[in-house]
Amino acid sequence: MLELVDVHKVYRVGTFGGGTVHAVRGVSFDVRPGEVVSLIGESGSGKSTIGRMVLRLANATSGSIRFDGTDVVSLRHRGLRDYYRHAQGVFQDPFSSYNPIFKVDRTFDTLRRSYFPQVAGREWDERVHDAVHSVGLEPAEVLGKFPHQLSGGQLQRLLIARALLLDLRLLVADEIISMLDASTRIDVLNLLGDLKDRGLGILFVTHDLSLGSYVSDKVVILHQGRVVERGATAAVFADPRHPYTRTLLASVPQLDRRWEDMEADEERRAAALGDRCLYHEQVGADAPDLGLAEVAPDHLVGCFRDAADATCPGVGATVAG
Ligand SMILES: Nc1ncnc2c1ncn2[C@@H]1O[C@H](COP(=O)(O)OP(=O)(O)OP(=O)(O)O)[C@@H](O)[C@H]1O
Repeated sequence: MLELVDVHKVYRVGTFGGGTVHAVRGVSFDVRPGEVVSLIGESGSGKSTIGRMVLRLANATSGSIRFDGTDVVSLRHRGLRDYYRHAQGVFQDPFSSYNPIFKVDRTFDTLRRSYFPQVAGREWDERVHDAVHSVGLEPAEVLGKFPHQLSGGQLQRLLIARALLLDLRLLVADEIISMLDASTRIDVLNLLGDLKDRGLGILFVTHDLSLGSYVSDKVVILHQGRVVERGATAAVFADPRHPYTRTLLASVPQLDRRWEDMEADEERRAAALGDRCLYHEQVGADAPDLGLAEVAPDHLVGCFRDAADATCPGVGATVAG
């Protein structure tokens, strides 16, 4: 359904755009119907930029982003409007998606004006009520209210309800849980599970490894704009291979394990690998270092260098990328 191949994003920064930030480097992955793919990385790793490029809120500098085979980057006017029938985003701060001086219903009204002007008022109201119900909210409790009268979780779910009124197939959910309290988080996560069961593909953007492991079928681990590891969530989390993923995982407390044991495990793994790079070992020292090598079924790793301009430990020289 959604396929990214070798996508790069270079931002121009500084006075007169003289400087550049290479925010996304050679990123490739796909999202299939009924699948949740988590994009995981620390702040500045390029997660949101990828989500924004998928939603055409930012343009890719190079590479291809395809939805059902159609190049999203080349979409214009009507093509883009049609794309948004199928692909929508929900973002971290639900309050910023609403105008505080209008009731929340207005977000539904604007959708009707843009996409369903021919639908009669009564039928539209029924559709809105059904959509609101389907995200676990009671229409009478949320419609007709101002944003400040509702909780972050309710606003987040209303945005998802709005997206569901379209013929939604892909949802980009960018840090949508971060600002919610614990009980609301579970509601929203369960809702994502329901959407997945209905066949939606979900790109779940998060810096939180535990959340990523909880909701997703596949994970893409990003570091400094490049994919360092990706694959089936169970495979990657049970046996992380890239040093960066291992460091990330080692920093997540696990209730059933003592901290010292986890540290000792990680030291053993690091010692066993020594100065090797699993990626270059498999694909040869001359391979471009933005690629990925399959180290187990449905489990791929990238070069083990730890920074964009660093030396690969396995090759012993700085490699292009
Ligand atoms: N509009 C922009 N102009 C210039 N640089 C940008 C722009 N947006 C993002 N960047 C830079 O691109 C890099 C990746 O940013 P991005 O927001 O995609 O990362 P992120 O992983 O989503 O981080 P966070 O979780 O903090 O949002 C960062 O170095 C950031 O400063």
